[in-house]
Amino acid sequence: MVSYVKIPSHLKPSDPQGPDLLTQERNLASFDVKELTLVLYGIKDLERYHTILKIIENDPVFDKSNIYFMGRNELFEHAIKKEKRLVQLIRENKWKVEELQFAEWFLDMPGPFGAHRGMFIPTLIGQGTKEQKEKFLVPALNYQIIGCYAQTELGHGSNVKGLETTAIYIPETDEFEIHSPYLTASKWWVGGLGKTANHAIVMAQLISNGKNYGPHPFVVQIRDMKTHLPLPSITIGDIGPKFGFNSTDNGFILFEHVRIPRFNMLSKFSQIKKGTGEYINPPNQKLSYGTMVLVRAIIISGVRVTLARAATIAIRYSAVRRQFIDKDEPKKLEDGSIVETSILDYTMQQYRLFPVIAQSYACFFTAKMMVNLYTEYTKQSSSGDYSLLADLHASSSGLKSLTTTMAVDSIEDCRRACGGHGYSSFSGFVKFYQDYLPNTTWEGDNYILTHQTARYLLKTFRQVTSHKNPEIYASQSNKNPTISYILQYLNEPNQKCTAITPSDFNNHEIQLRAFKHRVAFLIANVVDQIDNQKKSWNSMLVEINRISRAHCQYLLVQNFITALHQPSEDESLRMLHNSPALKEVMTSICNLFVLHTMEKDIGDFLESEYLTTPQARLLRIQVYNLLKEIRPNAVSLVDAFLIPDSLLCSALGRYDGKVYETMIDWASKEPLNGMTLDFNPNNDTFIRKAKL
Ligand SMILES: CCCCCCCC/C=C\CCCCCCCCCCCCCC(=O)SCCNC(=O)CCNC(=O)[C@H](O)C(C)(C)COP(=O)(O)OP(=O)(O)OC[C@H]1O[C@@H](n2cnc3c(N)ncnc32)[C@H](O)[C@@H]1OP(=O)(O)O
Ligand SMILES: Cc1cc2nc3c(=O)[nH]c(=O)nc-3n(C[C@H](O)[C@H](O)[C@H](O)COP(=O)(O)OP(=O)(O)OC[C@H]3O[C@@H](n4cnc5c(N)ncnc54)[C@H](O)[C@@H]3O)c2cc1C
Repeated sequence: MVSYVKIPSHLKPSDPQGPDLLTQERNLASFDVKELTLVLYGIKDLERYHTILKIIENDPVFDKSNIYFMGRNELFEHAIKKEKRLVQLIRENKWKVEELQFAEWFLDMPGPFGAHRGMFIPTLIGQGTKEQKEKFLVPALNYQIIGCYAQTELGHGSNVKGLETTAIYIPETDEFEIHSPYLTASKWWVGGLGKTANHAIVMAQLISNGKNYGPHPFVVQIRDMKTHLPLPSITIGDIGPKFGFNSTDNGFILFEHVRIPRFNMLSKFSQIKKGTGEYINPPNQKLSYGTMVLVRAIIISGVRVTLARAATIAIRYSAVRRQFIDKDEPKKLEDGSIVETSILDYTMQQYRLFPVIAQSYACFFTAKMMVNLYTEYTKQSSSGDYSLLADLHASSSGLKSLTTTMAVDSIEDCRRACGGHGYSSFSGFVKFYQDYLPNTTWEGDNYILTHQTARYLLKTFRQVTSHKNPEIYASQSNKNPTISYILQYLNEPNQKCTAITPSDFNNHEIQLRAFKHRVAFLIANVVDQIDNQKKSWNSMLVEINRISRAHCQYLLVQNFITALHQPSEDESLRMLHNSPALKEVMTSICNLFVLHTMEKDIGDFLESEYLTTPQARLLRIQVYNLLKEIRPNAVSLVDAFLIPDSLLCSALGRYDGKVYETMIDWASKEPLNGMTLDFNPNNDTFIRKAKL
C-alpha cells in the first residue's frame, strides 16, 4: 500500500520507558500458554488452524491491509473476489466443514456466499428429502447454484407465524403459486439475495384446499442461470447501506403469482399429496423452524472467539499503554528510574477487562455443551425421537440471547477501555463491532428469544409443582438442570448462603446454590403472578427476560464448574485436569466469571434472600482479590486464545506490541493524505489525487 506521508527517520522506536513490555508480561505467567491453547483447540484442530492460516495469510486475495479505507462497492467487490478464491481453495484442498470454519473465521469478511453456506445448504440438508437433496443440495455443494434464506419480510421478522408470503397449492397443475400480496410481504434483509443468489429458500404460508398450515420452506429459482437477471414476475434488489455488514448484499424480493413445482416444497417432515392437496403432518409442528435452531447453536459456539478477540486487543494494548505515575506505588525500571504506570495496573481497567477474558473461557465450556446437546438431538431425531427438541430450543434461544448480548457489550467495553485510539478503525474494533452486531438481532431478536426460554422454564416448573409427588422427577434431575434446581428450591425455599469471608465465595458449591436458588425463586415468582394474580404475559416481560438470563447464566456457571471438576473423556478437559498450573489459573478465571456475574446482578440474589447485604460486600471484595490474582497472567491468558494478527487487524492488539509505529504507518496510508484540496471558498471546490 502507498504511504502518502513520509515519517521522519530520527524517531526512536516504540516505548522509551521500558523494553518490550509484552515480553515482560509474558514472563510473569504461572502456566504454559501453549498447553492452554491446546486445551482450547485440541490437537487436531490446532493442526488445522495452522495449516489453514498459512494458506490464507499467504494468499494475496485475502490481504486486509486496505480494508479500512474501502467504501461499500469496493468492499463488496473485494468480498466477491475472496469468496471465489475460497471456493477454489475448498476444491483444491478438499476442505470439509472443519477446515472451512477456520478459513471463514480467518477471512473475517461477511460475504455474499455466507447465507449459501450458512443457511441454504443446512436447510436443504435438514429439511430436504433424498430426491430434493439430489436435485438441489448436490449442485449447491458444487456452487453450481447459489442460494439464500428468505424468511424475514418488510413487515414481519420476529413473528414467523405472521409472514404474509403465500404458497398456494394448485392441484390442476400440481404446482405451488408463490405470491407477495402486500408491500409488507416483500422479503427483506436476505443475505446474498441483492446481487448474488440464483435460488432462494422462501418461507411462505402453505395453503392447500383453502386451509393455512403455517410457514413452510420452498425452493424457488429467482434468477436466470445464464443472464443472472430476475426471472419473470420476480422483483429483486439490494436493501441499501447498513450499520455494518456492507460486504454482503442483503436483498429484497417480491413475487407476483410465481409458479413452482410441488416437488420444491421441502418435504422431509411435512408433505402435500399430489392432486388431493392433503397435508401430511410433521412429527413435530416446529420442525420447519429447524434451521434457526441449528444456526442459534452455531452462533453460541462462535461467541467465545468473538470475546477472545476483543479481550486480546484491549489487554495487550493496556499492557503497552502508560499514563500517569502512580504516586503510591511508582513503577521503577531496573536502573531505578521511575516510569508511568501501565494502564493494565489500574484496578478499574482490570475490573473492566478481566471479566471479558473470563466470559470467553466460560463460553468455551458452554459451546462444548451446546455442540454435545445438538449432536445428541441429531442422533435421536434421525431415528424419529424428537423429545430433546424442546430442551434444545429453550437453551439455544436463551443462550444465543445472553451470550451475543454479552459479546457486543464486551466488544464495546473493550473498545472504550482503549481510550481515544479505540475509536480509530485501526484499533480493530470498529468493523469488527459493526459486523458482529446483527448477531443480537438475526436468528431471533435477543429479547424475543428469551420468551421462548422462559416459556419452557415456567412450563417445567408448573409440571413439577403440580404433581402430587414432585420427587417423582428426581431421576430426571441429573440430565435436566431445570428440574434439578426446581426440586432443590421446593425442598429448601429459604436456603441461605453460608459464606463468612470473601474467600468463602470461591467455594463452587456456594456459587452453584446461589444461581440455582435465584433462578428458581424468579420462576416461582412469575408463576405466582401469572397463575394466581392473573397478570398478563405482556406485563411480565421484564421478569420473563430476567428468568431466561438467570437460567442461562446458571448454565454457563454450571458448565464451567463441571468442566473443572468432573472426570471426562473429552481430550481438552483431560489435558486441563492433568496440569495443576492450568487448573489453578482456570479456577481463578472461573471464580471471577461467577462472582463478577453475581455482582452485576446482585439485586436478584439479595431479593431472593440467598445473600445478605454484608455478604454482598464480601463478594465484591473477593472480586477485587481475584483481579489481583489474575493480573500477572492477563497477557498470557489472551495469548492462549491464539487470535492471529492477520485476523485482529489491529494496531493496538498486535502480538509484538508495536502500537505506535503501526498507528502512524497506517495513518500515512490514509488516501485523504494523498489528496490536494482547495479550501478557498471563492473557488469551485475540487479534490484531486496528489502526485507522489
Ligand atoms: C476451536 C475452533 C475455533 C473455530 C472458530 C470458529 C469461528 C467462528 C467465528 C465466528 C462465528 C460467528 C457466528 C456466525 C454464525 C453463522 C452466521 C449465520 C448468518 C445468519 C444470517 C441471519 C439469518 C436470519 O436471520 S434468518 C431469520 C431468522 N428469524 C428468526 O429467528 C425469527 C424468530 N422468530 C421465531 O423463531 C418464532 O417466530 C418464535 C419462536 C419467536 C415464535 O414462534 P411461534 O409463534 O410459531 O411459536 P410460539 O411462540 O407460539 O410457540 C409454539 C411452540 O413452539 C415451540 N417453538 C417455537 N420455535 C421453535 C423451534 N425453533 N424449535 C422447536 N420448538 C419451537 C415453542 O417453544 C412452543 O412450544 P410449547 O411447548 O410451549 O407450545
Ligand atoms: C445483517 C442482517 C442480516 C439478516 N439476514 C437475514 C437473512 O438472511 N434471512 C432472513 O430471513 N432474515 C435476515 N435478517 C432478519 C432478521 O432475522 C430479523 O431482523 C430478526 O429476526 C428480527 O426481526 P424484526 O426485524 O422483525 O424485529 P421486530 O420484531 O420488529 O423487533 C423490533 C423490536 O420490537 C420488539 N418486539 C417485537 N415483538 C415483541 C413482543 N412480542 N414482545 C416484546 N417485544 C417485542 C423487539 O424486541 C425489538 O426490540 C437479517 C437481519 C440483519 C440485521
